[in-house]
Amino acid sequence: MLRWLTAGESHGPALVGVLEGLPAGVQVTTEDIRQALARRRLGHGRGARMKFEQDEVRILGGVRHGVSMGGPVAVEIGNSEWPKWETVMSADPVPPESLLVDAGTGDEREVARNRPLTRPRPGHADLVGMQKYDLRDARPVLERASARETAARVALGTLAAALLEQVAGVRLVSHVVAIGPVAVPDNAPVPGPDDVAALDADPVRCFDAASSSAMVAEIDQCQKDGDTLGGVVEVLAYGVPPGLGSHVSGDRRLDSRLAGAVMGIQAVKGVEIGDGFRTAARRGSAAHDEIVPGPGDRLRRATNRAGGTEGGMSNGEVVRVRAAMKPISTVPRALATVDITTGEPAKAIHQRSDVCAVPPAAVVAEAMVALVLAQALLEKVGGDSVTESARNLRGYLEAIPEHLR
Ligand SMILES: Cc1cc2nc3c(=O)[nH]c(=O)nc-3n(C[C@H](O)[C@H](O)[C@H](O)COP(=O)(O)O)c2cc1C
Ligand SMILES: C=C(O[C@@H]1CC(C(=O)O)=C[C@@H](OP(=O)(O)O)[C@H]1O)C(=O)O
Repeated sequence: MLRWLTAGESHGPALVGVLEGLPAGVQVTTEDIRQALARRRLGHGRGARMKFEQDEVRILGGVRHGVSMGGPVAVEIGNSEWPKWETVMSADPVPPESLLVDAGTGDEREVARNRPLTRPRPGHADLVGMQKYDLRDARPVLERASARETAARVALGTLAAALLEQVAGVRLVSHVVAIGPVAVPDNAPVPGPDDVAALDADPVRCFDAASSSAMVAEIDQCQKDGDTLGGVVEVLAYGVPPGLGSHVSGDRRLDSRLAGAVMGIQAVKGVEIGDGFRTAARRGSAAHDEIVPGPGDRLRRATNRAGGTEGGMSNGEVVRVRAAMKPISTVPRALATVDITTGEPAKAIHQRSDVCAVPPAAVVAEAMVALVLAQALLEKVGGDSVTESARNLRGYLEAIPEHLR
């Protein structure tokens, strides 16, 4: 069973991700993870923090000489900004005077860091987190709610993607299909697995040049207006073998597992598999994917509206998952809130924030899809090494009678 967990706070010394159940023999290096993390930092509309902060990656266990050994893989992503936060986020007790709002440093930023956060942001975890965890300061809530944590998910997703490619030849790509009101036209070309470099080079990770320019303009205008934006991302997984997931129970369905994992990304409020909500408006004759003889006696689908799953199982077509991200909740022209120390109306916390984080959310969604697909693949084929898993997969596929393939 492939399992994963992350730990760490946004302004802590480091994030840590652990992936357990990865077979031996997966080729992966620190540089592969570094590159994936660099892709997560891209995107027009990101805030100042992306420019000055570095991800410092270290594989702490589970990999030797660029090859997984079969044990849990632990990855640390150090935060280069930690020295500034060492007191505020110290794990061990600190002298109370060092946390005074004016600790005598004369540094404005130090004052801001030490001040308790008592004006919760609508749309962030601040208020309900304070209620639930019995806190008078939102700091402990926002530190963990922050999507900084997604760096650890992307690191683990890199390992999952390596497994998928090396065992099954599966390749993933993620792109942005809408930012605010600007959406890629329905008939726009869809990126393939060899288009990743082109997507990385686009300022908003969009495959349609005209839409990309319009999205950049929308973000610029929004920034001028002191506002924020959300959007829609899409992940495509090419080469997924049929039969991952199962129809037999809801929690084993591949579609429900993909939806849960992608919905688990901060600010994602909708997930669609295939044509999802659009399918609901169609008649059956225009909604399903007719089965036709394909090349080399293979059964194929005339279309892929289902997005590569039927009955909660992958059906051999491209797996297609979309996620709707709400606008960033730290709105520069701050929203109304209540200062919980005084009970008086106030403006919500705003020091800095992303205007739009849809492009990095696409990379995070890709990581979550990779983790779920890798987990479902290992459930289907098992194996303690890449060679064993690949052999088992071949055996399974070859055992499907020719007239059913
Ligand atoms: C890649 C990424 C970057 C984000 N950046 C910010 C940000 O700069 N400011 C902010 O308020 N929210 C940001 N968010 C969203 C918050 O993390 C999220 O809204 C918050 O954790 C509350 O969770 P919820 O939106 O799911 O309710 C970002 C989300 C993602 C995925
Ligand atoms: C640091 C990252 O994203 C952060 C996610 C985030 C949030 O509230 O989710 C808020 C911002 O941090 P801050 O409030 O310190 O400016 C983002 O920069 C990252 O993605 O690496």
